[in-house]
Amino acid sequence: MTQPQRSIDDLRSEVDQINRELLTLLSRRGEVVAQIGHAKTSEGRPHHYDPAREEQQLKELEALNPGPFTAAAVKAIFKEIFKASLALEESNDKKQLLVSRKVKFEDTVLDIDGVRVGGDAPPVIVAGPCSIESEEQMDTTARFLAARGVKILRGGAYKPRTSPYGFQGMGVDGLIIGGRAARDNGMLFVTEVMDTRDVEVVAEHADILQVGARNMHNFALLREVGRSRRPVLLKRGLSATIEEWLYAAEYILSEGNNEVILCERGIRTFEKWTRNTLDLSAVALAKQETHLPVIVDVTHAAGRRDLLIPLAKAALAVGADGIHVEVHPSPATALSDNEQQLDFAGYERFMDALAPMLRQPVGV
Ligand SMILES: C=C(O[C@@H]1C=C(C(=O)O)C=C[C@H]1O)C(=O)O
Repeated sequence: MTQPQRSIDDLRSEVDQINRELLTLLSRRGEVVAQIGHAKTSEGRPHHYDPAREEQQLKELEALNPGPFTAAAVKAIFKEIFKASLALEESNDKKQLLVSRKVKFEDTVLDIDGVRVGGDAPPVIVAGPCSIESEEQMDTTARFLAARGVKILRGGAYKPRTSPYGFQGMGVDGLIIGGRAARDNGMLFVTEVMDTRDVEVVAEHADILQVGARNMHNFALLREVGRSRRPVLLKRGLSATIEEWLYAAEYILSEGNNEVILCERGIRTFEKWTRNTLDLSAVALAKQETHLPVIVDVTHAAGRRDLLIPLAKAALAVGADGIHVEVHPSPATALSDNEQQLDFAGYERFMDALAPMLRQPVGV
């Protein structure tokens, strides 16, 4: 006896019912996978992706496949499920990042000896020469900048130079000179630390430790500055994605140091007319995704003086919490980066151009 043929509508309502059951099972699977994800995170496993485990499941499913779907079809369907599961694990993990606004909604506002950075604080200016070269150079610069309201003096004592034969910085002597110039003029001193072994001595002389672009992936250094109790200015790596940059900040916060200032300084692209390409979307995104202050280093982003004003205006317009700019009493004779540092007159023109944006609250 042949079965009476069922109507399409009838068959479709059965398919609808099966869909609902599949969805319930998929959701249950998703919840279990999320638990696996949490377990991996708490065990400190660096990766969620486990190809061997996926392969093992595919083999078993192939052996059990009763048809009518081919082995290839079953495989393709489950690969999609694995992909979605992995994305779920990773997004849950991200939600727990200490840098994330999902963990801490309010802006982090640093108060470094009375200098406030981030949140509702007015944009901060970090200025000074690329390298510390002499006592006179630092004193002149600090005096000039302090008289114009700059609260944070920069200057490199350890220089990450492309060539090992380039000027490598004055080291501890430079730290002493920079620290003294800042203190004598009522300023804070920020300088780069490149080596885990130097964190202690740099922290002795500097109020803020800088991790430079070339060291953004130096995880040992990130952990070490995370253990120091000095605020950290973390530059984005030359070719670092926003995610990698934020994970670098996470390294610092995970060691208990919440005082991190993110600094976008341009990324490496195919473009040659600028030294780097200023990534303003990274500034907006970092502000959106994290609660940390974000400043923009216009000097390195541009690599040329004629773009500093428009880039700084654009940075403030997207909500940057400050501007980092290199200023030298005599850029032509500077031992590093002489194409891009501003002289004093140039700095005054720069600040005059930015003044209207600095006076009124920006980004509101
Ligand atoms: C759930 C896990 O994590 C990922 C997702 C898998 C899945 O959805 O089955 C399998 C391996 C991992 O790539 C796991 O490792 O078990």
